[in-house]
Amino acid sequence: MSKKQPRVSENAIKRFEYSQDQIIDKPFNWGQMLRLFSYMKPYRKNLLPFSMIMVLINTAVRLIIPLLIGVYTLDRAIVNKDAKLLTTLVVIISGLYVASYIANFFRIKWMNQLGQNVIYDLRKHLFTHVQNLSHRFFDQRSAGSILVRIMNDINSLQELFTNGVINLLMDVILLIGVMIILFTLSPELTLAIMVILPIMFFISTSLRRNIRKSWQVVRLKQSKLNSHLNESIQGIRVTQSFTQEQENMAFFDGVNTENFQSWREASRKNAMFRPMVELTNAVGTAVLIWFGASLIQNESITIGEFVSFAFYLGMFWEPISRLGQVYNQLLMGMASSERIFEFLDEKPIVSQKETAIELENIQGQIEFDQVEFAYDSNRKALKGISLEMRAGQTVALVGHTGSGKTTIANLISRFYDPTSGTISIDGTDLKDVSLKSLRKQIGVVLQDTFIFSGTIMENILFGNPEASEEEAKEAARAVGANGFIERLPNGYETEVEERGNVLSVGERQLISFARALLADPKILILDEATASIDTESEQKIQNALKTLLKNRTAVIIAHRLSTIREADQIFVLDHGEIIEQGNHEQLMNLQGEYYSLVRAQFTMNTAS
Ligand SMILES: Nc1ncnc2c1ncn2[C@@H]1O[C@H](COP(=O)(O)OP(=O)(O)OP(=O)(O)O)[C@@H](O)[C@H]1O
Repeated sequence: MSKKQPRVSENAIKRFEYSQDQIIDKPFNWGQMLRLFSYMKPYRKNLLPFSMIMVLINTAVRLIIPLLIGVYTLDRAIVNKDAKLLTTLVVIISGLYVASYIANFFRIKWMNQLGQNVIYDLRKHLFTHVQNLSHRFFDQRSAGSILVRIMNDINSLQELFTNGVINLLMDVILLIGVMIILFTLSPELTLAIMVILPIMFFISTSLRRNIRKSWQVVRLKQSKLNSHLNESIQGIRVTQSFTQEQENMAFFDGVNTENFQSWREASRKNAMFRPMVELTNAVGTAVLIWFGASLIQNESITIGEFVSFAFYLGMFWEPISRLGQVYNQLLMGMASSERIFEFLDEKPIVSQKETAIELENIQGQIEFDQVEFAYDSNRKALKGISLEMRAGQTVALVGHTGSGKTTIANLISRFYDPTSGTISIDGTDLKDVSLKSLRKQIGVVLQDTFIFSGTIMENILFGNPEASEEEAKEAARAVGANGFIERLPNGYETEVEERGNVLSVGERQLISFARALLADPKILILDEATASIDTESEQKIQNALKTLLKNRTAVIIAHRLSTIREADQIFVLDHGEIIEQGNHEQLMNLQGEYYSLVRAQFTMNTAS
């Protein structure tokens, strides 16, 4: 079946190019393999040795049985017509089969537990690490591509840890055991058959590099598919309102087809490995029959030895073929672990000094001294900002879009570090304090309020999980959110879906105010929503703000004239610089940039 690649516009293609997801291509790396296997360390005293003992029992039984059937049962009991020996052998062989069954049962059980545990630990480690990475990391990657590494890449290691590693041990023991027995039974026959080994070696080495690359391409395509899916679902409203479903569908089809084709290619290469091994097996068997028959004729070996030899030869190809499979699993594991370790090796760009101090009981005085900042080397977002926000003041940041308001807020929370200059709180440089203690003192209310899936109560308590439900309701009452919450069918226990789509913008904002009030931070950063709301809601939000801003330093990225007017200090930004500062009256009298901004907004408001 072939899939036709649909046509997609150039723009759409560019939109979904993820530079961070290029194929990582390094040669087979033992260090990396060892690092991966170190995740089995916690189980080295229980699950790992238990599984290995079961593997050893099982392998030993498998190695003994053909010898008992050929050399003992055929050559001794049947040829000599020894009924007693035959019965004893039947009992022993049956007993060994039962032992092998039991050993196998526990091997599978414990190996599965081992695999699941390792996957659980690895995923937990990766998630914890990613959660602590800086904003820069998330700026550069789509949520979908991060999701792929935490889910798919780790899932693909499951088979390796569940079966691969232990099978590898079993197969190596089986292979060595079978070789020794084959040589003991008939060195000439063994040597004749071993001629095929170099062919096997050639097949595996030539295919393996190829197969590894194909699996990497598969992961890349999967990551692209997930990223697209994630964006498509999150942006579905925009897609529908701009009637871009067709374009979106075409792109999805394209990514889906690429994913499908990469799988097909990788599976095709994978599928070539086993038949090749089987082909060599067939050649080996032909050599065995042809050469073995002549050895029996000149009585170099007995029929029983020949039969045992045939059994062992079958067992010889089996681990070789399975080793090929394990090798593939290792290759797939390598591709995934490269991608997992790339994330694990990612260091947060905002790091904490070992000597970092705890920021406690602050007043809330913020100072910027000659702060420069650039997100990338090409453009400066802030150019030599110096400012002072006194404790308890309400400070408004105003300016055109892209002038650097959010950047200032981001630097106060230390989501990024300034390229030069210093930022301090109560005179302490932010670089000297622990990140956790700093962020505990700061509450952030974003323009696009994030509501988590769960109840409204849970969403408010997110600000301070230690607070009681009564305190949460108190906070909601203080910001005037209780009215609409109590009118909901289940009140505070109403379930809201992720992003709170069932709530209005104003309602979401009131919930986020209650959340921030409950956290009671000394510094509050508030990105005011730009969405226009009706006068009644505007009034409610203004009243809520008054409660929220009391007794703390508030930095507001302000869009509403009513908020700006009440601010103690206003900083007017333009292209990363402060061009004016003062209170509303002072700035209006100046008749500069602020004056024109206010006039423009006033004209807009009266027009709408
Ligand atoms: N994560 C980022 N990576 C790279 N550049 C960024 C990033 N965030 C913002 N910028 C750039 O930095 C500059 C300042 O952006 P900032 O978000 O601070 O502006 P703003 O004044 O808050 O704008 P708005 O009012 O539209 O929110 C802009 O030129 C913007 O394109």
